[in-house]
Amino acid sequence: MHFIRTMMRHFARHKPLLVFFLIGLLFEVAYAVGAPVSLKYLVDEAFGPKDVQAFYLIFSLLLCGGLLSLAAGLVGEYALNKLSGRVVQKLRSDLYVHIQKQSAPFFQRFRVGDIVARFSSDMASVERVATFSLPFFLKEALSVALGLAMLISLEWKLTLVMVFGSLLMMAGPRLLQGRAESANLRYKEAQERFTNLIDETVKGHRTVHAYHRQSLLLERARSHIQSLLTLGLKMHVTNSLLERLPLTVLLLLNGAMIGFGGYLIFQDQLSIGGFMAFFTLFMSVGQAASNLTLVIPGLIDSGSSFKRIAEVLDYEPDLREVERPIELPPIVEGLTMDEVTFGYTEDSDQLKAVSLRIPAGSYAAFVGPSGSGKSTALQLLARFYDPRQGTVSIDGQNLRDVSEASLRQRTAVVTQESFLFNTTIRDNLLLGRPDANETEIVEAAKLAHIHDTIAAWPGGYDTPVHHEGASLSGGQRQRVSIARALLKKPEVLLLDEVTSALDPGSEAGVNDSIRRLRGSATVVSVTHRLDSVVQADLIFVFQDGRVVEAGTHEELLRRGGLYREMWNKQHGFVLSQDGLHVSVDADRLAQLPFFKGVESEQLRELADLFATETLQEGDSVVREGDSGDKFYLIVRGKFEVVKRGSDEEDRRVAVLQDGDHFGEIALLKGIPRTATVRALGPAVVISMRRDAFLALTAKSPHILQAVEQTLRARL
Ligand SMILES: Nc1ncnc2c1ncn2[C@@H]1O[C@H](COP(=O)(O)OP(=O)(O)OP(=O)(O)O)[C@@H](O)[C@H]1O
Repeated sequence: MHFIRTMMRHFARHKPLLVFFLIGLLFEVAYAVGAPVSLKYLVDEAFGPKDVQAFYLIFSLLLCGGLLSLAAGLVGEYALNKLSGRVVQKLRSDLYVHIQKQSAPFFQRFRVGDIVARFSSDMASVERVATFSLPFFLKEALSVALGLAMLISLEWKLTLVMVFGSLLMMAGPRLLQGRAESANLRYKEAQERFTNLIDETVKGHRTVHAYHRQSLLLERARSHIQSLLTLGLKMHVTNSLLERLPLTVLLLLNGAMIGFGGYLIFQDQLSIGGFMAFFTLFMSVGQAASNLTLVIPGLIDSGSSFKRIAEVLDYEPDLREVERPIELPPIVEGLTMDEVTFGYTEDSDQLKAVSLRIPAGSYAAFVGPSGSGKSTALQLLARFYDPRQGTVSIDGQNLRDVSEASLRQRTAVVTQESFLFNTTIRDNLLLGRPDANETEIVEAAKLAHIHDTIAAWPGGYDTPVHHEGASLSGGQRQRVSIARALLKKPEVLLLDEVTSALDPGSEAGVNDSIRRLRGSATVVSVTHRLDSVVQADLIFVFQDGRVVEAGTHEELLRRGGLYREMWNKQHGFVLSQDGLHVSVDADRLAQLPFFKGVESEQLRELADLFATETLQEGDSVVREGDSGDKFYLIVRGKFEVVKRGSDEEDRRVAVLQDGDHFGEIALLKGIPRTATVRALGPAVVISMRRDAFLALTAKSPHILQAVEQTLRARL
């Protein structure tokens, strides 16, 4: 058992405690083995010849030895408790530190449930081994070894018979051991799968209710619970067989010993005292051997726990610091990506030979269609990943050579996740700068347009956050995350779609605050909303993992490429102040391929048919299988398009954003929708009903003809 050796290595790191424990153990075992042997002398030398002197001597030796063994046992026990406590403490902190060193790929491989199980049930099992099973195993193994030596000295022929029997006793557990190991492992994996389901059920309860998918989850939970029952039963049955088998063999052995021992006495080859000593000692050696097999299932169980902990500890961090990292000095030149190629997996590249330069103090934006690699590029600038080829550098220093502490000190990242800790709003804000004072906190919160909201809560900045921020709205979470980054006063601020959940008013305010950082900080902002990048110093346009255009807003518009196309798609809408009503220009409708050739007058009439719809995260605009009766144009927000697979799981097939449209076929036919379109955050769309469209086209049939022609060509 490899893990016992590993555990012993951990024990060996605390030598003085280990020595005390081993001495205590040795005394205890020596006395336990020696006491039965004294019977031989008591019966043959004292009771038989009625020699009182000999009796007193043996009795006093037994009494002193007993007291000594008691004291040694207490000292050993104390040393053991300290020793195992330290070993488990070290293992726990090693595991925690190791997990902290990991980056995104690790957290993609090990889910929350997997990691939590390693700290809870697996660690508890290792703790049991360190404090109980392993010392017990050592004690019983030593008792068997010393006892056997003593039995041989008493009567070697009888001992041979007993050893042969004992081997039989070990054969059963050995045969069952492999099965028990795999039964334990399979039960643990089933527990882990169930924990992951519970985690998903709790975190995704809103989405589950929104889609009324409780029955699907219940079905999955039932199947997990059923396999826990089946696998649990298999594990317990195998373990109890493993425990019972040796006791049965022990009974048979006793019979053999009395028979053969009696024969040796009648042949005058063994004294009565010798037989009594042998019998008693054999019982205690047998008990120790049986205890050994009893403790084995526990050791096997913790062996698999140990393996699972080792699996995490053996996972080499993907991002490692070089031996002598450079401390990043204040940034003066800027950020550079040079021929950067990167893929999340070996077989695909999400960034292909990307080169860009962002001067210090400038405000840069990454824009482009969904999935084009903007967020990936930002994550490489933040060194959440290292490139496969090429370099990412700050002021000419390759990020691979820079110390993580100095990089994090000079930069701040606001990701799409907006994770908040379950503590107060104030503590969440102070995360990046624990020494900030009240004025600075309020200033940052004002810049992020969240101060008034926080101040209106009864607890103000001391309001507790629950469920990792789920007690706040998406927009509030985003603004707290922005304030947290601004409070840090970073030299480089990396922002990933940080205003996606904000209402138009807050979005404009936050964008204004961010723009004002220009000069004092380098800002890189990933966004799909082009209105927010008009004033950027540099805009990089991503498409299919490459930077296809770069320049200022005016330069890119003049160029007439992808940026221009995206800009045109996002414009031509007028949103009312409250964000609840949208009107669309005839010119914007003219850009839709199926309205090509329709005259301006009629486009204006078509524009009047649109109604505004607002949606929240998780709302579905259309559902797969429902009959389609509306065409949609996205004014603000992101949507995922999902299709249900044969396994009843939803698969994302596309992401749509500002300016995209869908469902145009519904203008002509009421055929079922082929996919579900679901909002990924707050969104505004405008929709046109088929009956209204057909009523209008009844008056102007050529509109219908134009639309029919274009859509037929596409089908
Ligand atoms: N952790 C990941 N593991 C595997 N693939 C990923 C991961 N994150 C993103 N991708 C894939 O990488 C590609 C680029 O994604 P990225 O998020 O960088 O695009 P984006 O332009 O920021 O899109 P969006 O605006 O939708 O966020 C996409 O195909 C995406 O599916």
